[in-house]
Amino acid sequence: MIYTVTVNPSIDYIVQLNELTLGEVNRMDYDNKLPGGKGINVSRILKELGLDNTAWGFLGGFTGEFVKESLEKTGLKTNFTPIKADTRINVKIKAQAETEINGRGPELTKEEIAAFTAQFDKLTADDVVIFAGSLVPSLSDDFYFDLIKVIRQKGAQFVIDTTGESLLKTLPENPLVVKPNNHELAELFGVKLNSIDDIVKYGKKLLEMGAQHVLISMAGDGGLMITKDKVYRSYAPKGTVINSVGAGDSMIGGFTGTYAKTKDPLEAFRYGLACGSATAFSEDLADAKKINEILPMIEIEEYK
Ligand SMILES: Nc1ncnc2c1ncn2[C@@H]1O[C@H](COP(=O)(O)OP(=O)(O)OP(=O)(O)O)[C@@H](O)[C@H]1O
Ligand SMILES: O=P(O)(O)OC[C@@]1(O)O[C@H](CO)[C@@H](O)[C@@H]1O
Repeated sequence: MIYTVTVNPSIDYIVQLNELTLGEVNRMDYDNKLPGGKGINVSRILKELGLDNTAWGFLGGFTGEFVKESLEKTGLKTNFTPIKADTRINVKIKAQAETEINGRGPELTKEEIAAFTAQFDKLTADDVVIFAGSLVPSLSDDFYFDLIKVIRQKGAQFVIDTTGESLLKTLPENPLVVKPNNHELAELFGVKLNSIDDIVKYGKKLLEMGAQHVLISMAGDGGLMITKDKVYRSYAPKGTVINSVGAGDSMIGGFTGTYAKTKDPLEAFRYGLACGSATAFSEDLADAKKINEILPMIEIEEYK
C-alpha cells in the first residue's frame, strides 16, 4: 500500500482577479475552495492513476471537515488523525502574478501526535510512505526523520518532498526518489546553477548521498531524471498554463505510483512528467483524462 503523509493540510482558497493592488479593496472575479496540502495532492493523483493509496495526516475543525468530506466524496481512502484545532486555509491569488499565502498550521497536542505516529507500527516491507509538505509549529524538525527510521526498520520504502537540511539528513536512509526543483537544488548546495550540466552535477551528488532516484523539476522547462546508470531529460509539452499549484506533487505521485507498480524508472519518469504538465494545464489538479491526453506528448531523451 502507498500512504501519503500531510501533517499540515489546508483548504486552498483560490482567488482570481485581473489585477491585485496592494493597500486597496480588490474584488474577486472568481473563487474556489479545494482540499490542499502536498501529500493530499499526491494521493489525489495516485487515485486518478487508479493506484490504491491512503492519505494520512491531521485534520481538525470546520476546515478539516471540509477537506475530509471533499476527499471522501471522490472515493479516496483516508485515515486522518482528528485534532481539536482548525486545519489552515492557504490563499492562492491568481492576478498579474501567482501569489500564495500559506498558513502556519494548527497546534497539535501530545496525544494527537502519539495517535498519529502509532500508525507507523503496522507498516510492512510492501509499503511506501510519501512525506510531503511543511511541518506544523508543534512538530520538531526531526519529526519526519524519526518516522523514516521506523519505516526503514520495517523494510518499507519512503519518499520525501522537502528542502534544505531536512532533505539532506534523510539521504543516508535511501529515499526511493527525491525531487527538488532547480532552484531548490541550488539552495541545497549554496550554489548558482547556470546550465543543465551544472544541474546534473549537483543532482548526481544527491544520488551519491543515498537517494535511489533523483528527479529535478524545472517547471515549463521540463525535468531531469538521474539514475545510477544514466541521465534523462524531457522538455515540457506546450500548453496553456492554468494553475501550476501542485505540479510538483503531481510529478511525485506519477513517478512513485508508477514505479511502485512497474519498478521501471523510465516509465515512472514519463508518468511523473505527464502528471506535472497535466496539472499545470488544469484548473484543479489533473484528472485521468488530462493525464492520458498529455502522456503521448512526453518525449524523453538520454542526456550525455
Ligand atoms: N508551465 C508548465 N508547462 C508544462 N509543464 C509544466 C509547467 N509547470 C510544471 N510543469 C511540469 O510539472 C513538473 C513539476 O513542476 P515544477 O517544476 O513547477 O515543480 P515544483 O516547483 O515542485 O512545483 P509546485 O511547488 O508548484 O508544485 C515539471 O517538471 C514539468 O514537467
Ligand atoms: O505550506 P506547504 O505545506 O509547504 O505547502 C502547502 C501547499 O502550498 O502545497 C500544495 C501545492 O504543492 C498546496 O495544495 C498547498 O496549499
